[in-house]
Amino acid sequence: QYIDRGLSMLWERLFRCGDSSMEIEVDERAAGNHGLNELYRQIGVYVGSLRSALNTQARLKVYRWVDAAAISFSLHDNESIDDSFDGVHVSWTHCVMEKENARNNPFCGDSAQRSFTLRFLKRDREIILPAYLDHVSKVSADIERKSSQRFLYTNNYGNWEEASFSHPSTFDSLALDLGMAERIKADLDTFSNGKTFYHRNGRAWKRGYLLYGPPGTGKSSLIAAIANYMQFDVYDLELTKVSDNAELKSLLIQTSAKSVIVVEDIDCSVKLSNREDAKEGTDRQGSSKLTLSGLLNFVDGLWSCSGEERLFIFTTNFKERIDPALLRPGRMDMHILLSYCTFHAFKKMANNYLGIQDHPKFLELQESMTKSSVQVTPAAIAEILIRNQDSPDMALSEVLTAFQTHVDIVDDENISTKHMDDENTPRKHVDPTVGDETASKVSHQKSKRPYLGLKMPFFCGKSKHQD
Ligand SMILES: Nc1ncnc2c1ncn2[C@@H]1O[C@H](COP(=O)(O)OP(=O)(O)OP(=O)(O)O)[C@@H](O)[C@H]1O
Ligand SMILES: [Mg+2]
Repeated sequence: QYIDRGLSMLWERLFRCGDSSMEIEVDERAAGNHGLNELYRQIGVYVGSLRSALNTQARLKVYRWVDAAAISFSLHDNESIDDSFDGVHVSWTHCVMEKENARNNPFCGDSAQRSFTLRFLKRDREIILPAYLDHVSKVSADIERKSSQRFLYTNNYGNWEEASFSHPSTFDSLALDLGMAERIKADLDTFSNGKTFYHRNGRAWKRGYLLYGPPGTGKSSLIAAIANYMQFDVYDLELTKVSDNAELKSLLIQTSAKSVIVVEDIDCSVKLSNREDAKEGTDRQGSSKLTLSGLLNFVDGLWSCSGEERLFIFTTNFKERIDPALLRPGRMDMHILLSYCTFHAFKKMANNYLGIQDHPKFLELQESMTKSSVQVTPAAIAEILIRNQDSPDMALSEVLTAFQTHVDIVDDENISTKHMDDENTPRKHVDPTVGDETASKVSHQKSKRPYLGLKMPFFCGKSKHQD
């Protein structure tokens, strides 16, 4: 505390030195009374988020918005708070002055004039203007987005229908291979902070992910986790309900910035004619239709940058069925394989579902998972753990049995042959893939293993998986 106080006194004195310091004033109302100044509002939100205030301020104003989970606070009138950015020290003061004619005039409306004053050393002005103020605006927009309702949109013949989005999936609730969550989050962070980078390089500020792997391995759950991590709205594009390229473009234009545009099961949602056949976007009868080139334009054509900071996520059970044109970097920048449950992923699920970090059965389970000839999806494991959530012993025994038993095995020739094909065919291009290096090795090693899913899904004739 003494050190803090000493530093802030020194800081005060530095500022009083006069010409070494500089002040910027942000009024609540823009000059000429053009309504409220947006920057003033954003600074209020930003300053209220500075946790240092809880330690340094003697007085704070505290409030809670209707339906808000968290308590917010703001500076008391005419008090100051310090902040730092890129190694530069600044201070904010919330200045409130009573208007002279307001005291005795009940018709004067707002009786006070409010502003924020930002003080910093002159030598730092290039960092503050505009980088620090941009930072303040971004942080405040992020805070507001986190506390506001988000939406899930689905297309219905040319229009988006809106529902509230409240999927509980997060990177913490997902069981992924070692390091995968961190790599995806790091990529998302780089993307989110990349506005200047994308603009400087003349690139549209968007990124594409392809999630691929067997059913029940967490592709849809990962999409929800990504949307929650980014605090983005989700547009779930159902291609079977898009009649032609023009409608696809119109849907794209209606989407907002900071959103995830999802196309699930891209390989089986519609039969897209290849580019050569469909250059004109018309069929033999001359009527317009949805084509691969329409979809490619959707992902990286001129219209795809009509809203900024967007993620395109496509999912498939069969990556090899997708036209390579759609998979190239720039369209699908990262290919993420979600595969069968590894021991690392299992431990995460045991922790999440049963609350256990270790157990005498873990060693045996690890051995079984590595050596067993059976592959189990995270969805199948989740089902066992949920059913036995009150009894970790029973849950683990059942998981062990699942890896040791061949009763419920569905031997999927389709998937095995596809994987074997992959193995025998030399790769034509290098995939920018997450999880491929480790997980595809796993899937190759395991490619002749039988597949144990839940009893009902996937190979029992779910229509979306049939050609
Ligand atoms: N990696 C995972 N970690 C935690 N839970 C998982 C994981 N994968 C699947 N699950 C569980 O299984 C259920 C089904 O998963 P999800 O719908 O994400 O699979 P999917 O890969 O999208 O399947 P499909 O290819 O059939 O669409 C989820 O609700 C979740 O509870
Ligand atoms: Mg899915």
